[in-house]
Amino acid sequence: MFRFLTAGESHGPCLTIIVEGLPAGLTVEKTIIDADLRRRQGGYGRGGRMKIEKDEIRFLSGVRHGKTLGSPITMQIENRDWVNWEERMNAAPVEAEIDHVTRVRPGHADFTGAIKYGHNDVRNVIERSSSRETASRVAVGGLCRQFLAQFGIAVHSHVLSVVEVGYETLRPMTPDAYPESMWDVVEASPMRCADADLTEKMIARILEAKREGDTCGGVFEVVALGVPIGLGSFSQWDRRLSTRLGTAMMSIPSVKAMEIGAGFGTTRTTGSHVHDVLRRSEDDRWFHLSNNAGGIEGGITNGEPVVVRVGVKPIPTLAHPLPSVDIETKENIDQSRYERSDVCVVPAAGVVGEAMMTMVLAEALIEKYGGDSIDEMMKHYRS
Ligand SMILES: Cc1cc2nc3c(=O)[nH]c(=O)nc-3n(C[C@H](O)[C@H](O)[C@H](O)COP(=O)(O)O)c2cc1C
Ligand SMILES: C=C(O[C@@H]1CC(C(=O)O)=C[C@@H](OP(=O)(O)O)[C@H]1O)C(=O)O
Repeated sequence: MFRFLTAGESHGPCLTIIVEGLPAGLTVEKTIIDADLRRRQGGYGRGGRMKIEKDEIRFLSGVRHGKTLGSPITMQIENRDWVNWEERMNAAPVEAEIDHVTRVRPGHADFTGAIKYGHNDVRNVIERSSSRETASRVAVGGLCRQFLAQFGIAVHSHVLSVVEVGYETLRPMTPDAYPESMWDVVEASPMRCADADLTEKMIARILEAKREGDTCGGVFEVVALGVPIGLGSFSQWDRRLSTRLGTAMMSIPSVKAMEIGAGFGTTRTTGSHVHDVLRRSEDDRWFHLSNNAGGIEGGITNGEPVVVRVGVKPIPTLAHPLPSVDIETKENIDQSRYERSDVCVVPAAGVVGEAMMTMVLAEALIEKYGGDSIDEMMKHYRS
């Protein structure tokens, strides 16, 4: 069974990640994981924190001489900002109360978290609800990416829209819609967008929002190429790959919507325009004439690219804050709290989406091809 746990506060000393269930003998490179962590830190619209952090992992267990042992893998990511928070985040009891946060921000976990856990200082909520945690997921994704590469699977993301700029619903999603050269353009774009014109428009839109003390959301797409036929199952609700991708993507903070393939687009036309016609090629391969299903039929991969589009809401912390309530005084207030914040994280959320996709596919591969070592798994896969 593949599983992972993450721990750590946003301004605590570090993030800790434990991953279990990857086979033994898999070659893993720290540099590949660190490159993913760097990609998550980027994108136009990020705030001051990303100038402080320089995320990289340290292996604490489960890897020896560049190969997995089959035992739990522990990774650690340092929070460089910790030195500025050491006193406020210290685990030891404090004499005097410090930095009490009580003006909850609409759209963040401040209100629900404070009521649920009975905290009178919202700082106790912010620390773990912060999307700093998504760095841990990207570290797991960096491991899974290297595992998937053994099976010829590659996972990418790109940004389709920011607020009202961009987004076509019925886009082609067959393998030729994703040429290798596209990903070089995406990686070079500050918006992780494949269209240079759109990149500029998105940046202008974010700047406009920033000037108004406002924030932006948008849509990113995650694509897995080279996925074999047969991952997932229709036999139980929770074994459908669509279910598992839904859970994975919707677990990303600020994600409010997800489509598989043409998604909502399929509801606005008729069956003859939606369903992907199956064909057999002259070199004896299965292929479909279109990919509106996003590579999944009956909860099982059908050999086409697995494609999901994911909707990210605008960042909750506004420089021009919305009205709210002070949970200590119970008074209605004109402005909730502002603290250092990102303005738009759609490109970064896309990198987190990639990580979630790699984990779902890794788990499904382990399930289907089983084995305690990578050699054993490859034997099952080849047969
Ligand atoms: C990579 C990333 C960075 C984020 N940065 C911020 C931020 O700087 N300020 C903020 O208010 N929200 C930020 N968010 C969004 C909040 O974490 C999220 O809205 C909050 O945890 C509440 O969860 P919910 O939106 O799913 O309800 C970020 C989200 C992601 C994915
Ligand atoms: C730290 C990260 O994102 C943070 C997510 C976040 C939030 O509220 O979710 C709020 C901000 O935290 P801070 O107040 O420390 O600047 C972001 O910087 C990160 O992505 O690594």
